[in-house]
Amino acid sequence: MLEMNHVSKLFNPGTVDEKIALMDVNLHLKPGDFVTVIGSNGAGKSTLMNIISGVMKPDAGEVRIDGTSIGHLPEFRRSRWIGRVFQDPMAGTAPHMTIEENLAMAHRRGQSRGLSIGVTASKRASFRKHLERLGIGLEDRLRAKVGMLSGGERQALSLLMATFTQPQILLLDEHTAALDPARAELITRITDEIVRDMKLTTLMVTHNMEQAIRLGNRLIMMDKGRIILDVDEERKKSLTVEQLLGEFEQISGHKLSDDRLVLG
Ligand SMILES: Nc1ncnc2c1ncn2[C@@H]1O[C@H](COP(=O)(O)OP(=O)(O)OP(=O)(O)O)[C@@H](O)[C@H]1O
Repeated sequence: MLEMNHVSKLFNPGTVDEKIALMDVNLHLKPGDFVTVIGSNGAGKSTLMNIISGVMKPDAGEVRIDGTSIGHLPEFRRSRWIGRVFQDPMAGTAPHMTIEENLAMAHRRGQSRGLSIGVTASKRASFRKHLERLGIGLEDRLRAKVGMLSGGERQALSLLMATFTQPQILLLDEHTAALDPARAELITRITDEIVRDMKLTTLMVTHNMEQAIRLGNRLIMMDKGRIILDVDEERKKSLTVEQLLGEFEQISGHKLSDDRLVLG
């Protein structure tokens, strides 16, 4: 499904500010894989997401989706295949538009330009059904401006918008990190349901170790631009946060330094 082969990215090469963001990263995801990604600050997690989504070009290596190299495709062309939810609840939605207008916009993503984002009765009924699945009452607020929603509600809507068109890859970039614990848990539950129901191939960056172990069928750990540990579903079932942190220390030679670390 997703293949990254020998992907490297260096910032400010040849200067005192040189930073290795990714170093010869190889990552192959099977359809339906739900992979959690953890790592220290500056490990390269966001760069990984940015390269898959086309925000950044790698210096070396290639990214393939379903066997097709997508290296030449700009970000907007990849949006049909890739859904992404960011940490910032403001990033995924348009605040001055209503819930149904936002959904209409997401719905036509990847289709030819010029189509109206007008909301027909049948579209509205379908939006309502999708919103009902979130279980937070947004189906009764279709004409509310998105700017009026709470951070958690906006993240739930962003998640729905990112997955509307059944993307081949879903990228979740610390998408619960800016929320309070109760809302973060709600979004985590909704994420798990959507990813499982739609069998979406998903990469989720998180700073919550317990969540990284509990969710998905695979866990990868990054440090200094490399994937240093890849844990499969079987191992993950019996893994504890202490063991995970211990393994990190053992392999990397230093403690996991993550200023947003949540143990569980
Ligand atoms: N635009 C940029 N210019 C220069 N250096 C950059 C840039 N973006 C990232 N880096 C550097 O590349 C490395 C990887 O950064 P990246 O943001 O991918 O890490 P991260 O794992 O997402 O970190 P964090 O958990 O702190 O958000 C870091 O050393 C970072 O300082």
